[in-house]
Amino acid sequence: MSHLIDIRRDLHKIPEIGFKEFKTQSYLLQFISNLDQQYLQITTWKTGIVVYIKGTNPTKLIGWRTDIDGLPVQEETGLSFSSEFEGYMHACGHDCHMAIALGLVEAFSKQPPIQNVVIYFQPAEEGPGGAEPMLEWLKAEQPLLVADEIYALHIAPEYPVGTIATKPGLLFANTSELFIDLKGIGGHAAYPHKTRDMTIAAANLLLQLQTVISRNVDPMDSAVITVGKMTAGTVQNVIAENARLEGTIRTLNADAMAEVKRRIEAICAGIEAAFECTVSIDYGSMYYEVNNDAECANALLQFAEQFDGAIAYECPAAMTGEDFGYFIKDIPGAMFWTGAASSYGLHHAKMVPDELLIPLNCQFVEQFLRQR
Ligand SMILES: CC(=O)N[C@@H](CCC[C@H](N)C(=O)O)C(=O)O
Repeated sequence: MSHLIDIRRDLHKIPEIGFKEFKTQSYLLQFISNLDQQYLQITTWKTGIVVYIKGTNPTKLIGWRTDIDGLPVQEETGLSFSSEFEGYMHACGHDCHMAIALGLVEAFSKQPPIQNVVIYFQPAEEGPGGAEPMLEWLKAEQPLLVADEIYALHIAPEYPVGTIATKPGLLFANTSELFIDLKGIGGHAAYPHKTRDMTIAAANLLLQLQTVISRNVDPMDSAVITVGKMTAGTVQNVIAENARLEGTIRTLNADAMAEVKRRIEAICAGIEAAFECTVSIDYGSMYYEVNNDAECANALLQFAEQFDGAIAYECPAAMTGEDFGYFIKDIPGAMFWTGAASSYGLHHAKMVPDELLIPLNCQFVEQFLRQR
C-alpha cells in the first residue's frame, strides 16, 4: 500500500481550489481508468467523479465521500513534494483523503464488495461547497447513484495515527461565510476631514464584531466569528475609500446562527451611521451541520474498537464546518476524525500529516464498508 503514499505526494503537489480541480480530476481519472473495469462504472460531474462498484450480492448502496480541493495557503513545510502551485496548498488533508479513496476503489476493483458501493470524489469542500449541488445533480440525473448509507473521514492533526474519533449526533457546526464591504470617501492623507476613512471604520467594525459572541450568544451555546482577511486602502498616503472583511461564522445550533447574523447586521448599520459610509454584507456559502446518524457513528466506533491499530474515541463536537453535512441530512451516515499526528493544525502552512494514516485508514474503511 506504499503506492498510496506516492499518490498522496503526487496530489499534494497539485492543490487546486473549489471547482478548479482540473489537474486533480485528470490525475484521479487516470488512476481509476487503469484499474480493472469489470465492476466499475465511472461518471463525472463538474470537477468531481463518482465511481460505482457493483457488489456480488447487493441489498443496498453504501457511499464513501472524499473531498478533493486545496486551500489558498502558501506552503511552508519544506517537503520535497511541496505544492508546485504558488499560494496554494493541501493544508486540510484532502490529498490524504483522496489517496485513501483511490485505495478503496482499487481494493474493490480487485475484490468486489457484497453490497454495491459508490465513491464520491467531491469538489469545493472548502468553498463554495460542492456537496449540496452534487447531491442535487445525483438526485435529478443519477438517482441510482444516490447512496442508501454514507460515510466520510477527515484527518485530525491533534490525534495520534490510528485514532478513529466520532460521536452520534452533532459532530461539526453550522457555518456561514461572511464578506463585508465598506465604502467611504478616499482622499489625501493630509486632509482626513474631507474624507470618510474606511481603515478606521473597518477597524471599529472588527472590534465590535467581537462583542457578538461574548454579549449576544447564550454562554451555554458555542459560536465563533473569525475574520481571516481584512483589506483596505492602496498606498500609505492616501485615505482608504474601501475596506473589506472576509470571515466565517460557526454555531452549533441554527437559531444561534440567525441571532449572530441579526447582530452583525445591526452593528454594520451602526458603523454606517457612525462613519458615514455604506456597508454591505454577503454571507457567501453556508454549510449545514454534520449530524451523525447514531447507529452509523456507533457502528464506526465499535468497528474501531476491535480493529488492529485503531483507537476508538467518542470525541466532542467541533466548530469545524463540512459540507458532508448535506449528504447526511438526507442519508443515514457518519463522519469521523482520523488521527494524523501533526504538530501544526488544519489550515496551517506547516501542517504535515503522518502518512501512515493513509494505508491504515484504507484498510479500516475497506473492511468497515465490506461488513455493512
Ligand atoms: C474541515 C474544514 O476545515 N472545513 C472548512 C469548511 C469551510 C466552510 C466555509 N468556506 C467557511 O469558511 O465558512 C472549515 O473552515 O471548517
